[in-house]
Amino acid sequence: MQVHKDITQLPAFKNAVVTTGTFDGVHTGHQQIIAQLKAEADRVNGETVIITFHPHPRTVVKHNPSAVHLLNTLDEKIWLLRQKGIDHLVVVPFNEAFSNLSAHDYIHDFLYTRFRPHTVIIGYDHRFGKNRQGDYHLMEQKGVELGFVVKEIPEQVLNEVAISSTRIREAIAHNDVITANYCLGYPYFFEGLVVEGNRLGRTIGYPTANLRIQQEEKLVPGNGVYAVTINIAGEILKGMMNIGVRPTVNGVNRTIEVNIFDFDKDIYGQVLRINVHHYLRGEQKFNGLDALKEQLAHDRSQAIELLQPL
Ligand SMILES: Cc1cc2nc3c(=O)[nH]c(=O)nc-3n(C[C@H](O)[C@H](O)[C@H](O)COP(=O)(O)O)c2cc1C
Ligand SMILES: Nc1ncnc2c1ncn2[C@@H]1O[C@H](COP(=O)(O)OP(=O)(O)O)[C@@H](O)[C@H]1O
Repeated sequence: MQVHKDITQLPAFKNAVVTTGTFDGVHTGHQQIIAQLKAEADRVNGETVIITFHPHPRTVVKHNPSAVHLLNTLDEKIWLLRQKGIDHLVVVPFNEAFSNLSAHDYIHDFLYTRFRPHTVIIGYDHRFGKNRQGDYHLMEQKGVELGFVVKEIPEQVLNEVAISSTRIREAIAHNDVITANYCLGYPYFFEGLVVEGNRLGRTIGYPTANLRIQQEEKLVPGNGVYAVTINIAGEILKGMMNIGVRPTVNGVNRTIEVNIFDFDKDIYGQVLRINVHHYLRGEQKFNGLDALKEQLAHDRSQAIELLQPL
């Protein structure tokens, strides 16, 4: 997959079959759109092109970036779409100027001039251009004039996309990993840099890598204890994670920490990818470190049991 971040430097696409969208999560609903895109491209011997906007339009339109938490960072989205075998991903900076393009200019100066599409695939209720003036009918009419085919994404697929994105975000925030992963079609994941904690973990026999998520827009799972797998230096290991304030040690700040099973290496400064597989329990205040340690032994067995099939 080729990634294009400069829209003035696009190649000449071969029979481009184009769709646009934010594709946050690249979840099972998006996967149906991707299947339609690929089927169409196969039929006309063309290339698949996904146009996505970054930063997310909601962060530009709402003027409140901190309120928007997304399932994927741009790099994660690129990685996920690459797995799906898309030919070209075009990342368009959704800035003020872009959001002010009229519907006509959006079609003519952007879509047509830059992509020379063979086919444009859009939702029947898709809106585009300044004040969302453009609709499916305008796109169809312009397609006839300019010489491209317009195809509709079925209503049922679009509904699924909308329902899934909202459901997945809520599920992640509320510990419902089963629903989230089912809708995503893969385990929810995030990346974190291993930073220093207060070095208590190793004293109770459970060293925990403290993770700092470096993208503030990334949605962090709700507080609690989880069974996870960890991608580290090309390997996938099993472990358990706690997200919370650690009431037992009178913690204040929210931390994310992971204990990796059967592992003993200094990994400060490394970036780990955490795949969230199961929710185990809520965070509790224990009566001292011994009680916590006892619980951690239970968590460990439960996580090992649940991660068995992997
Ligand atoms: C799987 C797991 C579950 C945890 N559960 C709790 C908990 O329920 N309550 C709590 O106060 N701390 C919990 N902790 C956090 C521990 O208090 C923390 O690991 C310990 O204080 C060591 O912190 P440090 O490594 O930053 O020094 C948990 C940690 C892990 C890895
Ligand atoms: N099994 C393990 N799981 C997680 N981290 C480990 C493990 N073994 C060694 N480490 C190392 O130990 C560090 C965590 O030790 P800990 O005593 O909890 O200190 P801190 O409070 O700084 O996180 C990790 O950042 C990592 O470098």
